[in-house]
Amino acid sequence: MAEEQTENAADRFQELSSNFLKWFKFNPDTRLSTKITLADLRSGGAGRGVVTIAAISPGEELFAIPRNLVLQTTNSELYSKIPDFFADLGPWDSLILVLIYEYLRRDSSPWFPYLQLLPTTFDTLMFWTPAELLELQGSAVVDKVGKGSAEENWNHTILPIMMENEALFPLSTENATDRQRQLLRFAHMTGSMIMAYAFDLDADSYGSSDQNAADEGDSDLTEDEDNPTKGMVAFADMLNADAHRNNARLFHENDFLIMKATKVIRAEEEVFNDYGPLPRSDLLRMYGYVTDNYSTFDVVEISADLIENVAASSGMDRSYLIQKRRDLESLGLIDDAFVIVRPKSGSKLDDIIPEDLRMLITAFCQPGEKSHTSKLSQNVKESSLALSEACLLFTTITNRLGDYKSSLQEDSDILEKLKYKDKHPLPDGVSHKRYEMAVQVRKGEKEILQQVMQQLQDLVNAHTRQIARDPAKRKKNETKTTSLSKKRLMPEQFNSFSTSEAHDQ
Ligand SMILES: C[S@@+](CC[C@H](N)C(=O)[O-])C[C@H]1O[C@@H](n2cnc3c(N)ncnc32)[C@H](O)[C@@H]1O
Repeated sequence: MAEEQTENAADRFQELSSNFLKWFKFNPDTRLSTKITLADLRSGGAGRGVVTIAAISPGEELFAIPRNLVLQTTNSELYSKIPDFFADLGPWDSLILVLIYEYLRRDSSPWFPYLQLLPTTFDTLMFWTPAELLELQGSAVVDKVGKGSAEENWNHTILPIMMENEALFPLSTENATDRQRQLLRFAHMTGSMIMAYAFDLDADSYGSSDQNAADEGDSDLTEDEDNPTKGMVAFADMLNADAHRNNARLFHENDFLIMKATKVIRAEEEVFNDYGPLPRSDLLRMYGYVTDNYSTFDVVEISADLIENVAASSGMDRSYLIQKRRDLESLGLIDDAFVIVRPKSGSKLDDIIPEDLRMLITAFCQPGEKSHTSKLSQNVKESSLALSEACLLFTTITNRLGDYKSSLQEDSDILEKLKYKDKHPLPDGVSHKRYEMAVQVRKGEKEILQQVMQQLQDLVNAHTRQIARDPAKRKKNETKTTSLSKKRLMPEQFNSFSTSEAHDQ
């Protein structure tokens, strides 16, 4: 029985693929190289993908799709039916509306065989349950999911349009509350389709573009440079992506979008697009999967609030810290969080700590001339981390690690055990796949923090040894403390602040 079901599912998968290929080839203006085909890559967890049948040369065309076949707002008949409703909608909301319309038309839609190929369920973070999101606790990505704000936006933008035009958005129910609920579900589904499948259709002819190069923008903006038109480009979105092995790219010409090889692709190899240098947290948020080769782009965020709280816990004057922060913020030199990227091997601490983070730390730790806002940028470029700065950052990172619910070692153990099904118990209500992806993401962030801590520790040890050897230096260090900072973090204070102490302030 189970075998029969698997066979039926495989048949259906194949049937949908061949319907799509027929549809694509049937359009008189499309072009498709005979050297590529769609492949079933589900056994490797990658759904459908494009593979070569014969070798391809760099620059060779793989397929071309006329612009009028791109599923974009102005190509849908909905646009001509209710043009006024689109006037105030941004590219995201317009395309969501059009996708729901075309989706509900089923086989009346000119894109039906293509739409049937697109998934209706996703592993993107928008669809994770609270229990699953809890496994990402500590990662800044949790605050970027934006489910609530998306729904709030739709309540004012596309939902009223769909509720008002029942005939254009027919559902199985006429009950207003049920309709609203179903339409919201469709909005999430199509919004996620756009996130993982759509392309930015740049106005420049002969340019090339990344898939979804721009992240989810302000959806209430009409088209502008930062918020380009989005479109679903059939076939182009059947390419999976790979950070290192990408070998094809979509080129935008006046009348066509053309996928071309960017490298030699041997026979029976997969054709990969490039999603850009995305950290795994964003790969998971936007595309619902992670692979190891995106780990080089991992990042971790540290908030300015945490640094301020740690500094205040050490006895620094809170009003002084607030003032320093405000000065830097008003000059646009710092934001409310700092991003540390995964250090490349051999990187020095000064290259790892971003300049904006350095500026805040220096402003906090070095009252007086050195931290004068007009000179900060130059000062941090010219000098290495001072001992007190290293201590503040070290303690901040110790606290930051406390945001996660497990240690780096525990995450490594979990991942090892998860390789063997049933060896590690899954948290209640969390699927194996999502648990594993969450642990990979949080482990990557902790690795960055640990690497930075190790370098800080080395720096502090070197400073401490030097001070021990040179009593004059020790004296100088002690007397440098000013009335403004009241107190500076010194090596002996490492780990003297509990996580809760800094967070609770
Ligand atoms: C543009 S679609 C590519 C076609 C997709 N595989 C399908 O079956 O419809 C992007 C989605 O494909 C999957 N994907 C892309 N690259 C992948 C990879 N290297 N490994 C696993 N899944 C991948 C992710 O689910 C992502 O959201």
